[in-house]
Amino acid sequence: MAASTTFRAFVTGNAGKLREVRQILGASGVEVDSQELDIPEVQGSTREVATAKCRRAAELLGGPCITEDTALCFEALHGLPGPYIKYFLKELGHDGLNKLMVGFDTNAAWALCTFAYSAGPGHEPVLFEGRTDGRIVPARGSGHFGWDPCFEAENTGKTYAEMQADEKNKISHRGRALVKLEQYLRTLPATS
Ligand SMILES: O=c1nc[nH]c2c1ncn2[C@H]1C[C@H](O)[C@@H](COP(=O)(O)OP(=O)(O)OP(=O)(O)O)O1
Ligand SMILES: [Mg+2]
Repeated sequence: MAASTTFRAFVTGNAGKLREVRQILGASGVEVDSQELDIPEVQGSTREVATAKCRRAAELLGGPCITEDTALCFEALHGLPGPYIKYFLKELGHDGLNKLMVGFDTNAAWALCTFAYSAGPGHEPVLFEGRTDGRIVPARGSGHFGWDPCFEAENTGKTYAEMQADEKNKISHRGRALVKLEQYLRTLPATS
């Protein structure tokens, strides 16, 4: 382990998120311990959903923690499904997500990642957002992470699922949010 390595608690039940966070933060000496907690997700804006989840995670853990919420927003639907994409994906699949836009004149979409950091119970979470624009397309590619096969990132001609890990991480909503989170973590004592 590098002398500069610091450990942070990342609360998530999603293996794909954890893998990418480790790939991205590992390069800068931040390692995350994953904690899986059953936290109810409230309804509201992406910021409200992210804040409530992180606040609750810090209470359950009794200490500092990081959480992350991912939204997939369709322009035709004024930003929906947004933070509710998990349930839309589960019920409709990739094909159904495409069908949602039938009758609209745009398939533009954006992926929005919101990391939240709380210094512990009672400490208001600080949010770090990253956004990648693109469009919803019929599934392509071999990746198996969530809606990766049906999100084509702008100016790449590729879906996330057609990209190598480092290619996705460089331009992804998660990668962009993590640049900001990582800068913030640098300002904290190593064990916070
Ligand atoms: O880069 C991504 N590429 C493709 N799909 C993705 C990505 N990132 C999240 N996803 C999926 C997972 C879930 O279906 C939904 C977000 O829901 P979200 O509540 O944030 O995630 P989750 O419940 O799986 O994990 P957690 O325990 O951290 O809340 O979008
Ligand atoms: Mg969740």
